[in-house]
Amino acid sequence: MERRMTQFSPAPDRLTLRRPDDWHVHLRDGDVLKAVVRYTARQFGRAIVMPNLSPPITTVAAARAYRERILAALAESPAVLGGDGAVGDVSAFVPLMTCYLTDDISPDEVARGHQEGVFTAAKLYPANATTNSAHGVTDVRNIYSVLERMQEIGMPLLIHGEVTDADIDIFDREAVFIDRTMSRLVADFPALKVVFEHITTEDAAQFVVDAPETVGATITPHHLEISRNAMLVGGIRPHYYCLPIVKRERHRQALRKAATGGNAKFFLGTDTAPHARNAKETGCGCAGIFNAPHALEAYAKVFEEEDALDRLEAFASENGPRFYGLPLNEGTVTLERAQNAVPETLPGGQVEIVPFHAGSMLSWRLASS
Ligand SMILES: NC(=O)N[C@@H](CC(=O)O)C(=O)O
Ligand SMILES: [Zn+2]
Ligand SMILES: [Zn+2]
Repeated sequence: MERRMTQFSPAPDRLTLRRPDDWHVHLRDGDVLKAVVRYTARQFGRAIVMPNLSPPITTVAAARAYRERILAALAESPAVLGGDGAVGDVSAFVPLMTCYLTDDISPDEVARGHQEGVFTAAKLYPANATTNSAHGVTDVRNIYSVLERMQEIGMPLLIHGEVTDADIDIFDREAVFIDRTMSRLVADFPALKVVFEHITTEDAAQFVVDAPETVGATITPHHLEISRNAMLVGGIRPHYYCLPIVKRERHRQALRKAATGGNAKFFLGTDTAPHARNAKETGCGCAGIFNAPHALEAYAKVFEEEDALDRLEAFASENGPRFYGLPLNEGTVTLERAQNAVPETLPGGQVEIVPFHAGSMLSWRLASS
């Protein structure tokens, strides 16, 4: 059995990491954007910003304009959580934009966006798989010419990996997507960089391990922390409802092994997905967990429980940029061991949003530098 230093040294009280990035965020727009963007910017150097606005980001011009709105919202946003952590770095936050793929999007538009430094990647939502995906792709063969271009120019493809067929049980949608779509896609485009986003099953983790080096995956803090029992036992908890839906405990265990096991194909992507409280606590609630406020603290908790704190930096700050072919960040962030009470709700400008871990106590806190 491999031995690592942490097994023999006392638990640290401070953890300094190269500044991490978040490879999957939903920042939304308007008032919600203004309310949430700073939570991501105070922890992360860069973030891959999902394009599922309404209407979705499908042109270079729309992505440029959205990037401007994100930076303007960040500049105007109030300090959060009693301070900004490494305040100087908040304004250095870089939103990395993505293009929402549709059945008829032009390969030229996608490629031009990448070449002009606007689209870092393109996102494949199977039509109707998740929030704001009605314009998504109905059959992956419809975008094969786009994928060919992306493969040629080295532009990563990000995938929400779930089938949407009505006859497939919601808990099986990711595993069936691997069989029906993912395996074939990876075989047909051997040089295309593919990120299997927010993986939730043992099947997906194993698929990524077995796949060529061109395939990576993001893992969220919530899929590492909760299984479907947490969502459904003792009452239904709408704030734990997200897509892909949380699975059985054995899948959570497999994801924890994948994230903390030192395989560079796995990296940090929170999938922070804010929805107003009244859109979650209702007869037909929205999918999405708002975990940006304490994302790093949540990952640190998991890595510590798995006795793998020494592997947190690679997962959070190195594997992602290396996969994307981007430089590592220069600065650092520090987590300190401290009682960190998570509020029941965070005032989100005019919108009230309930964070992941609401009302509970975390044992790490982002230090103010
Ligand atoms: N993850 C979610 O549950 N929701 C995301 C969409 C997504 O990432 O699938 C959202 O935009 O709300
Ligand atoms: Zn998704
Ligand atoms: Zn998402």
